[in-house]
Order: sequence, then structure tokens, then C-alpha cells
Amino acid sequence: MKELQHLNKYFLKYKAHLLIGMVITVVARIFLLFTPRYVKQIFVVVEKALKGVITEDVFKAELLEAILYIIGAAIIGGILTFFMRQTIINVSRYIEFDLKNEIYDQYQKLSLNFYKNNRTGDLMNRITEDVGRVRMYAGPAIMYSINTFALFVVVIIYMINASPKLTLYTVLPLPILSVIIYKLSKEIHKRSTIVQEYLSKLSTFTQESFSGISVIKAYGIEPQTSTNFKSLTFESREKQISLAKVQAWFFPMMILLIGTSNLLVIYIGGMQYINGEIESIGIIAEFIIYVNMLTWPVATVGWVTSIVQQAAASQKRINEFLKIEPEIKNTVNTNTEITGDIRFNNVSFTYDDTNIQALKDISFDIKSGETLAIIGKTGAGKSTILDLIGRLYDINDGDIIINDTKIKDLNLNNLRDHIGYVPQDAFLFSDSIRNNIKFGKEDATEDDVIEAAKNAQVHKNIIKFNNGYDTVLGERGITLSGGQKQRVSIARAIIKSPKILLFDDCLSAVDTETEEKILKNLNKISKGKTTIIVSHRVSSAKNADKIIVLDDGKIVQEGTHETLINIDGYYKHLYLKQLSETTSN
Ligand SMILES: Nc1ncnc2c1ncn2[C@@H]1O[C@H](COP(=O)(O)OP(=O)(O)OP(=O)(O)O)[C@@H](O)[C@H]1O
Repeated sequence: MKELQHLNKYFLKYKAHLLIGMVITVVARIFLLFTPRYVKQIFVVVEKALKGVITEDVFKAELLEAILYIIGAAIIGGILTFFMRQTIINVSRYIEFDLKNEIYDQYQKLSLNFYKNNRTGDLMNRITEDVGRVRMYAGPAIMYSINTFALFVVVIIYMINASPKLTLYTVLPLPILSVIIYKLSKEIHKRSTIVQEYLSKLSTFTQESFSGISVIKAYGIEPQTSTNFKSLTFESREKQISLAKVQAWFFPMMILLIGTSNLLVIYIGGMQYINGEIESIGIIAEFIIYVNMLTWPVATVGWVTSIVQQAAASQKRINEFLKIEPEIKNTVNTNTEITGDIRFNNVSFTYDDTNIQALKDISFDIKSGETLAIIGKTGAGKSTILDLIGRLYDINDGDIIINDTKIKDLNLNNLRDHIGYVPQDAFLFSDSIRNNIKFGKEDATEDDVIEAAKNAQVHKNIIKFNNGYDTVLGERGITLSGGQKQRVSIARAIIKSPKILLFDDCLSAVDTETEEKILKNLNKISKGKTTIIVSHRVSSAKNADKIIVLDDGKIVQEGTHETLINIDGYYKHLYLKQLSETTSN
């Protein structure tokens, strides 16, 4: 239960709402209890009228008074119950909102390693389903507990006042009811968790088959996919039926126990009336209403217990993530200037999860405004260098120095603000092309967007789409070609006009002619900016001020295009190979 203490700060934040909610709950219960008392009153009046103790006029007046009280109390009680939900349940929605934001903020702070170690489904679950369960504790569980407590105290006082013996017999079956509901709720929860798992398996399956529909069709495996889907839905159906079976017990059990209590009231009450221990038959009617009023709240004790247990388990899962300290932390709060001088001094780096040493004793430097090209075989460590400049990981050995300051001593936000990064797999959001480009600079004007797109050689493609820059990409929109995606992604980086531009093999999907044009434009816009181009193509590297060739995490060659094509080695070999490919084309 101590896991739920995390929510105390939120309860404190909304204490005024909660307090008002509690007071309203208690007052609403008091009003609702007018009904049984006045029902008894009606019986008493009828008895008196039958015995001829009161006149017809008095009888009518007293009857009318009781009826008006019942109606009035029901209306006021109803209105107050509405406000009870409006206060307490609303607080649970506020807490749900705050908690989701707290988790999301934490997700944003956590480093890439965290994302590698946790599955997306799990991250999503904690922010949706787990928060949902916690909300059930913060709202309904608290509301029903106060409700039950208030009702119980007031009703029991009334009942004991009317007949202590009858009270004892009436409340006797209630704890049994509570225990049964608790057990049922637990079983329902267990089975519904399994049902949920099947539902998410089903949605993952369908989602994947929709996204991979072209592969499924190309391989002609529709029948096999249908069979797999059928077996998954069959299992899901079985689990749903097994859940429905337990749920079906819920109301019969309630009705049985309410019936038993009612019978006890009628039997014991009847005996007491015959023996003259209670003065009016109205007390039996009053007690029957009490029993019915108490049954649901008492049943909720079992239900609430199970909600609290589930919420505690969910909050535990949430706390596990909230407690994680981000590996990459910004320790500098003052602004640090970034000019773009980058130096690697004997940098070595090993990925924690795979234990692969991606970089071994790497040293190089680039001055602000220069262009560095990194060439090398796949897996040589090129992308890793770019990730380290953006401080997506912290290095194990050596120093990365930017502006004569160690990277760890720079304000991380300033550093990342000054980096324009184009990743290897261009990721575009399901949004308009304009917004995808503006992602790099929220306040960019239309002219800025168009200029960036022109420099990335994608403007002409965009204006050919029916909706131009408003064309929506992704699931609900059109799909761009690999090369178009890369170029939109380049436009996004250059619109920021950052001090450092990092291009990770992002021209691989464009033809050499377009590559040439983009590089020419980059040359223009990267004046005064540090540019690092990772590539497998000599054509992307040849104009760089400096080229380094990586192999297995080590620098094996270094120099300009002119020097490297005259030295035997990987670069010259690549150059000749690509040259012969171009001439043979
Ligand atoms: N996120 C990661 N977690 C663990 N290991 C990684 C990760 N990224 C890369 N590696 C490993 O580090 C090594 C260097 O990878 P890196 O992506 O830097 O190579 P690269 O030269 O950019 O390759 P490519 O040209 O294919 O993009 C590889 O052996 C790779 O398996």
C-alpha cells in the first residue's frame, strides 16, 4: 500500500475539492435516510387511522406531510449525490491528468538505453491502463468508502434506535456479502487481465498485418494470416466467456444475500411485532429499506478492496519508472555558448546493452564552419560518433570537447538546440509536410519553410501534391518515397539554422544528381556552421575539409579527398569502385 503514498501530494493539491466532496457525501446520506423513516411514519399513520385514533383530516394531512418529506429528501439527496460525484470523481480525473503528465515528462527525460530496455507496449500500458487503475483508487474507491462509512454510521445509529435486536440480525449477512464480492472481484480482475492481454495481442496482430499488407499480398500468405487471426480470436473468445461466467455470479449473489437479509428482517421483525417488542409494523418496512440501502455499499467494501490492491500494483509499476534517474542529465543551468568547434580526444565507447565497443580511441577535431565527412563500412561506428556529439550517450573514456568545454559541462539544452540532426531512418510524424519541417523551428515563417525545402531539393516534389505543404503524411495521408522522406528530414534540420549539422547517411536514397544539388546548397547554407556528413558514398565526402575513414571503431585513414585518393586504402578503393560504377552507368 505504501506505493500509493506517491499520490498523497496530489490529494494535498486537491484537498479543498476532496473536503467539500466528503461533506457533501455525508449530508447527501443524511437526506437519503429520510425515506425509510417517513415510510415507517406512513405505516404508523395508517395504523392509527385503522384503529380510529385520528380523524380522516389529520390522517390525510400527516400522510401528505410524510410524502412531501420523502419527495423533498429524495430531490435534495439526488442533487447532493450529483455534486458528490462532481467533486470527488473530478478530483480523480485531475489526478489522472497530473500523473499522466508526470510519467510523460519522466519518459522524455529518460535516455535511449531506457527505451532499448523497455518495450513500447509496456511504456504505453503504464501511462494508460496503470494510470486508469490508479484513478479508480483516487476517485471511485475513495468516494464509495466515504459513502459506505457515512451511510453505515448513520443507518446503524437509526437502526439501533429503532430495534437493536433486529439490527443485529439484519447486518449479520452483510460481512459474508462483502467477502464474497471481494473474492469475485479478484477473480474478475484476474480473468479480465487475461482478456486484456488477448485484446492487445489481437490489436498488435491486426495492426502489423495492416502495416505489412503489401508484404502479405506479395507473398500470397493471406490464408495463413487469416488462420492465425482465427486462432487468436478463438482463444480470445474463450477467455471472454470464462470472464463472463464469473461476472454472471455477481448479481445472483447480491440478490441472494439481499433476499436472505429481507427474509430475516420480515421473520425476526414479524416475531417481535407479534411479541409486542416493536410498536409498529412500519419498523419492518423501514428496516427492509435500510437493508437494501446498505447492501450495495457493503458490497462495495469488497470491490473497493480489490480496486485498492490493483491500484497499488499499478502504482508500483509506475513508481518503478518514476524512480529511474535519467542517465544523461543536464547539470548546467546557466546558458553555455555553442560555436561549433568539436574535438574528440581518445574517445572510446561501449554500448551497455550489447557490450559492443563501437568506438576505440578516436581522436579528431573540426573547427567551427568546417565540414567533416565520415566514411566506413557498415557497423564501423559512424552513427555512434553523431550520437555522442548530441550526447545521447555518455562516453566511457576520453573527452569530447565542444567550444573548449567538456560535453558534460555544457548546458544540454543549449547543445541540442544548436544541433540539426538528420537520422539514417528519416522519421516523419503523421502530420502535414509543413509541420514536419517546422518541427525544427516552431516559429518558422512560410518563407522559411519553403526556403528550407528548396535547399533540401524537395520543394518541387511538395508543390506537385494536391495539398502542397498541407499534405498529411503517414497513416492517414500519403506515403513519401525514401528519398523524399530523407529530403523533408534534411529541410527540418536546416530550417533550424543550427551551429552544428549532423547528416547520418541521409542522401543514400537520392540519386547522385539530386545529391550533388543538395550538397551544393548545403555548402551555401553551412557557412559558419560545423557540418558532419556520414556516408557510404565518396561523392558526399569529396568536398569536405576533412575526411576520416572508420573501420571497426578505429580511424584508419584521415585527410582530404585529394590526399586520400592517392594513398592505398579503403577510401581510394571505394573511390575507384564508385567511379567505375558511374562511368559504366
Ligand atoms: N543503440 C545501440 N545499442 C547497441 N549497440 C549498438 C547500437 N547502435 C549501434 N550499435 C552497435 O555499434 C556498432 C557501431 O554501430 P554504428 O551504428 O555506429 O555503425 P555505422 O558505422 O553507423 O553503421 P551503418 O553504416 O550501417 O549505419 C555496431 O556493431 C552496432 O551493432
